[in-house]
Order: sequence, then C-alpha cells, then structure tokens
Amino acid sequence: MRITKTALHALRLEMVHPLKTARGTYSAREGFVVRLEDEEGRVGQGEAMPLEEFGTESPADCERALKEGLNHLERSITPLPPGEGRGEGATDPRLDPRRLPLPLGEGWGEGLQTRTPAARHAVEQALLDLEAQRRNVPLSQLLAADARSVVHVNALLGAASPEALAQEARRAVAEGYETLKLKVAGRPLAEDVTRLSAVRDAVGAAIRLRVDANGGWTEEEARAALEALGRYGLELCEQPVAPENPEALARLSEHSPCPLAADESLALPDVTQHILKHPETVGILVLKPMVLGGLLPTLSLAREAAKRGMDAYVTSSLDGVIARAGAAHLAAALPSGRYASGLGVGHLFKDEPGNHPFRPVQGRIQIPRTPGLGVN
Ligand SMILES: O=C(O)CCC(=O)C1=CC=C[C@@H](O)[C@@H]1C(=O)O
Ligand SMILES: [Mg+2]
Repeated sequence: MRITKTALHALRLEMVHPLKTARGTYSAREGFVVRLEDEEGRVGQGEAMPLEEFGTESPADCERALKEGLNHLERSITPLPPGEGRGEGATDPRLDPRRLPLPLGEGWGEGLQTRTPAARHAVEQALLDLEAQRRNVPLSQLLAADARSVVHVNALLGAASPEALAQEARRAVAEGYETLKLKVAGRPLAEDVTRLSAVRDAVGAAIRLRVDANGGWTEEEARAALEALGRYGLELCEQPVAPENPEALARLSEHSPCPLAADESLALPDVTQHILKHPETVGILVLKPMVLGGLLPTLSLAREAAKRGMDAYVTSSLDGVIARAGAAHLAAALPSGRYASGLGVGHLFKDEPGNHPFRPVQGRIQIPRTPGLGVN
C-alpha cells in the first residue's frame, strides 16, 4: 500500500443539549478527520476526537501529532503479505499493532501511542479502513474473521428531571432499545434514587438498566449508592469510584448488587494491569478506542480480558460518525457480544447526518457488508 495523498480536516460537534456527567458537562466536541488515499485511489477515513478528562491529549496536541504523523505517511508503506491481515485480529501476529504499517517516524513510536491516543486512533483507523477495502472485507472481518453482523446498542438517557427521564426511557424502549444507561453521582443520592425509580417504573422489569458514576462517588458513597440503586435491578455500574483506586473497586465488588465495570481506569496502564490481575473484582471493561489509542490495541485488551473470564463492551467517546463506525466494527469483533455497546449518541449532536448505516435501528447496528469502514 502506498499513501499518495493525505488530508486533515477539523471536526466540531455541537451538542443539542449540554450533557451533564459527574466529571463535567459537554456542550461541544472538537476533533479531526484524517483521509488517506492509496495508489489505487481508495480513501481511508479515521477520526480523532480527544477526550482529555479521560486521559487523551488536548485538541492542540492532537492536531500537532496528526500533522507530524501525516508528513511521515508520504513514505511508501509496505503491504502486508497476501492473505495476511484477516482472521484473529490484533492477537494475530501478522496484524500486531506494532507491525501495522503505521507511520513510525520521529515520535510515532510506542511513546506517542500513549501520549496522543486520539491522533493514533485516527491514523490507525484510516489505515485499517484502506487495508479492509484492499482485502474487500468489512473492517470488522479484518479484525476478526468470525465478527458478528449485528451490534446491540444501549440508549444513553440524559434528561434532567425524573419525569423527563421516564419519558425519555419510554421513548427509547419504544424505539427498540433493551438496555438504558443513566448518569449518576454528582448529585444527592436521594435524587438518583428518585430518577432510577422513575425509569424502572416507566419501563418495567425486563429492560436492562446500567448506571455510570464517572468516578463521582467516594468509596463510602459508592457502597451506599450501589445498595440503594441496586434495589431497582442494575445490569452493571460503570466506574463507581475514582480511576486511580482499583483496591476500592475490589472492596466494593464484594458486596455490590451488580457487576462493576472499569471505564476511566483503563486510561491508566498500571491500573489496567491491576484489574486484569484481579478479574474476580471488576468483571467488565468499558472500551473507548479513542482513549486506548486505536481499534487494535483495544481489541488486544478485550482478548486479554476474555482470557481471564472478564467481559467487555465498546463505548463512544462522544465522537462523530466515523469514530462510532470504527467502534461498531470493533464491537462486532469482540470475543463476546453479551453487553450492549454505548454507540447510541448520535441524537446528542445538532449536525448528526440523517441516514448513515451506523445509526441504531431498533436498538441495534447492522454492520454494513461493504468493504472497509462503510462510511461515505
Ligand atoms: O456509553 C454510552 O452509552 C455513551 C458514551 C458515554 O456514556 C460516555 C462517553 C464519553 C464520556 C462519558 O461521558 C461517558 C462514559 O463515561 O461512558
Ligand atoms: Mg463511562
């Protein structure tokens, strides 16, 4: 594969309403789209949507890294030998992230991958898009030959009052969602109880409810909250306490009414290693490819977790269609599709394209069969 042309565009996503979480409120997102053209005129696309609160680089550092990296991409990139690149995804040594023909010039070595994960995500995604097109397979099948064709998606509820939240929940269920996610913490526990109770009353017992504290509770608050909210039947709780505290996660898991999932903790390599060493505590990984530096390193982590009996699902980083498409292909290629993925965020954005193939329908994304990423 030879890259004959590169392009970098700024991408700003305005949100319809600010999204309030325990870690802050999002009203707009700033990122970049990378487009790479190969010698046969194919175009691969990748998106960088930094999420600094989750440990990625800033938009400015991302832009700098992308400009530097794209300069290196003018060099010819040797193609993977014929037949390589299909099959076992990132654990396949032939498609090992370190071997993927990413620009490995000055600064694009191991260090940069962790220092500017969003930039690396964009370039890697564009190269994978091209590679899958060259092999005439959907990106998901480049990652795993047995990738699923359907990805279940959870709805993210963001309404302010219990009544509005219940209404939003009813609408999501009517649209076909079977898993709903609510933000908790950052407010008195009694208010979260009222909100969860209103949603559970609105949707009945069969719908799965997951909550996300974004690390907003102390250990004591988390213990009380899990007990109080657990009465309404929780599928899981994402990141109940601060990311740096895996020991607290382990203590909480002993009495928690639901499985705990690590999200923000996964941006910290040492904490991630600790979680992998103690799979009996945090049983689920919440994978953000933007934070983890790309689809391949994320798939590698999911496979490491699966070896230890842990589960994983993918979520958006509140990003655009291109990044969400890559995340959907990845979700289809994960060892297990047991948990719904957090890819139902398109409605949060003012300029969300109307009819793209990665818009959930009936709470599901049908992975397109077109070669590559499938976003035009
Ligand atoms: O998981 C979802 O349904 C959507 C993604 C989502 O909730 C998040 C994306 C990015 C930052 C956070 O606010 C939040 C999360 O913590 O998972
Ligand atoms: Mg989360």
